[in-house]
Amino acid sequence: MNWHDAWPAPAKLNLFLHVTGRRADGYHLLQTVFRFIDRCDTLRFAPRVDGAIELATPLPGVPPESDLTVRAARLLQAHSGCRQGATIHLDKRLPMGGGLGGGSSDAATVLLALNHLWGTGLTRAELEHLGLNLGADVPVFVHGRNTFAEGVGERFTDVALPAATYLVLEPPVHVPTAAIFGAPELPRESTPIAAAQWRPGIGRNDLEGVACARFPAIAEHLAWLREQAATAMMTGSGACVFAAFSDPAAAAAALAALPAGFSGWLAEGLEQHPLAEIR
Ligand SMILES: C[C@](O)(CO)[C@H](O)COP(=O)(O)OP(=O)(O)OC[C@H]1O[C@@H](n2ccc(N)nc2=O)[C@H](O)[C@@H]1O
Ligand SMILES: Nc1ncnc2c1ncn2[C@@H]1O[C@H](COP(=O)(O)OP(=O)(O)OP(=O)(O)O)[C@@H](O)[C@H]1O
Repeated sequence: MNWHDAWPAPAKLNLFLHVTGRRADGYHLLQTVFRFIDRCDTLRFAPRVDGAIELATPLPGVPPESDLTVRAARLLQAHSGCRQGATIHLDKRLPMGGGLGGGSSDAATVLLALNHLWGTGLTRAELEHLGLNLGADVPVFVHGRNTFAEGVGERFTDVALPAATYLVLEPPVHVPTAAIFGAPELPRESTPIAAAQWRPGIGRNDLEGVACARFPAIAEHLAWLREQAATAMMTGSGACVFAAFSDPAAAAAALAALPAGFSGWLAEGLEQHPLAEIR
């Protein structure tokens, strides 16, 4: 792909999320299944010979220096010794603090795109490892396959998932992930399951209770969605909630019935990340 091309950064859903323990450094041990969906941020890159990394489209409330796209580009530069730079254009569509992994996906797409465009030649495994420095959710987006993840979300057993249409609701709140994991009342002792045992529909989101108690809008959206589909669940640390439909028409009918003041959209489950084959 060229400098001018649009590079997608898809959202993920956590089809279940169990907290199975806590490490000495405070990070939580999880089991989860990540599924990529066809709703995406989009990035473009322009090369620079001066070595600078510039974000042409800063996000409201996020200083460019702490933006995950800029941090990802700098990390790749530092790790590879690359002297080239880039101006990054980010077309942001995914909500921040939504549990859809938007920032992490942007960072992963920067790693994959610049590794390709700069010709820095890191392997996907090396980029996954590098990505973990930016956030627990970055490695899976580099990995690129729907997968059962363990550890803090960096040990993968890939899974094949059936086609599904998802109705995703965006409660109008930004959830700080650290506050949910830091809640004293968070259940942290789910019994681990074997990756081979997992099927769609198995499991729950252990972060849901804390998120719903602290952000009543999440509880309201989830309650409405559960009336449409009993298996509705929150993704990640929230705020978004989703339900899977095997019949796209049923998903569309549920979206059409959305109460005033709620916002939501449909997305198709992907078989893999759109950049899964890029080198
Ligand atoms: C909830 C998930 O979205 C599930 O996919 C991820 O585990 C969160 O990944 P993320 O947003 O990339 O999170 P990070 O930026 O790495 O971590 C934010 C904060 O959440 C807490 N955190 C995160 C992941 C984890 N396994 N245990 C934690 O306790 C830590 O306090 C950390 O400082
Ligand atoms: N490029 C970026 N896009 C979005 N958020 C960013 C970016 N860079 C830094 N951030 C910061 O990261 C925070 C989390 O954003 P993100 O969109 O990844 O949340 P999330 O969907 O809840 O993620 P997760 O599912 O990993 O918990 C934002 O509130 C913002 O302050």
